[in-house]
Amino acid sequence: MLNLLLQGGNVLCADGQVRQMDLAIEGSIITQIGTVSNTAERVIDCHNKLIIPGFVNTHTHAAMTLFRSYADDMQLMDWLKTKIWPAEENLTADDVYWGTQLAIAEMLKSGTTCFADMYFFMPEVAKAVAESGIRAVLARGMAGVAPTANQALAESENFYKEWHNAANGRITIMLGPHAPYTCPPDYLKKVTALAEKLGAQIHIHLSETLQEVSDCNKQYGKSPIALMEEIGLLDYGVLAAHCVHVSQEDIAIMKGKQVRVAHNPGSNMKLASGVAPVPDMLNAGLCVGLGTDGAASNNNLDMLEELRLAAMLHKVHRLDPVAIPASTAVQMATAQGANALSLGSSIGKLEPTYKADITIFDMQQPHWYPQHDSLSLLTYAASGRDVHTVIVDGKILLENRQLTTIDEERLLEEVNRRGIRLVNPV
Ligand SMILES: CSC[C@H]1O[C@@H](n2cnc3c(O)ncnc32)[C@H](O)[C@@H]1O
Ligand SMILES: [Zn+2]
Repeated sequence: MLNLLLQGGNVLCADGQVRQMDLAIEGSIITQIGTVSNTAERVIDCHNKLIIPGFVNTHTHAAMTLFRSYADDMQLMDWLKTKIWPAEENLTADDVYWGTQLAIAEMLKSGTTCFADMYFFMPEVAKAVAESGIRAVLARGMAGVAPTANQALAESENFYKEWHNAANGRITIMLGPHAPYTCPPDYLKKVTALAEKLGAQIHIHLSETLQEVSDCNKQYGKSPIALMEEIGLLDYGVLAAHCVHVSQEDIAIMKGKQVRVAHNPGSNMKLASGVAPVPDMLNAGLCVGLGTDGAASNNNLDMLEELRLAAMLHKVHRLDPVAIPASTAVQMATAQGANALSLGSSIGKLEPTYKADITIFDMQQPHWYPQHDSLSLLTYAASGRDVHTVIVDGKILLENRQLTTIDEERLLEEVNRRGIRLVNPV
């Protein structure tokens, strides 16, 4: 007998078409799509529901939910140096656990089933991921400055050994050097040596602002992407966040090294960083997923909003209504996001043998009518609040808009208290 049967939903198939069909789940795996006649322990009626692969948030700092609404309307370096980095000095391991739970609650409620995180106190993040049931690719953020530079490398190694492929494979680990402006070349060489030793991939911020690129050119005579190539960092499988200010030469290097990009339109707009040349990256054949970045620079973790921004921003920037069509934006938020995290053979598509990481939207709302085109409705009309049910690894984590593994009332009380303490330390 099947564990779970999703009956009669509008299913986004791997070929990009939406078809009315059933979807069967056994354990953590999708076993059938089409007309399914087997009986199941649990049947969910999905008529007038849209069933898609869960969103993949390719770049965030989950526990930064604790700094949401603390510092807005600033440019990146000013924001980091005067507000965020001083406040992060006050973080405890427990804060990061609760801040991450808040992020997970928000992500599940808006349809995200997997996220890539870079932050501190990562065993606490892994614990929150393991307990909640979500999927994640985690990296201990590292900066190559004294006194913590070597300690960060040692912690990254231990974190990888303890957590890579943990929680039934829901957790994978990367190395997380923060950025070229916080990690000098000698330090990045140590990171690449560790990547080589562990067989680990790398998650890093690259070419986010004009200032970063011009400082890098002044100091090293090359762009951040060219510098990373020279150091050898791009040889280990790189997930590069932002890539806003990249040249055609940079894009050619990225293509040669199969760098995957986490595009964060909301954060790039809010921090006034610029507009990444995503249509050029896609034309060059790069893998581009979508990310929210942290909740302090976005200021939410709703991937549907990011999907919509990606579809809209490049149209207005290029004065081209087909710069990023709806179907491309949906792919970036799902299958391409999975590829960006090197998980494309197990998540990001609704196909037999894939993991059952699934988001179900309620279409029985005025803004979902008339139903000419489901992907258009999803991209341009839907809201994250339309998410009805979320399944990760075959387990229902959101049911009729209610979280099943997180006590939301307790969570909100904890994070409010902690958020206030962090920015007003005694
Ligand atoms: C070393 S852990 C991650 C580190 O990154 C900081 N951060 C948050 N958002 C951004 C961004 O857009 N660009 C660069 N760095 C960012 C975060 O506050 C942590 O200190
Ligand atoms: Zn970031």
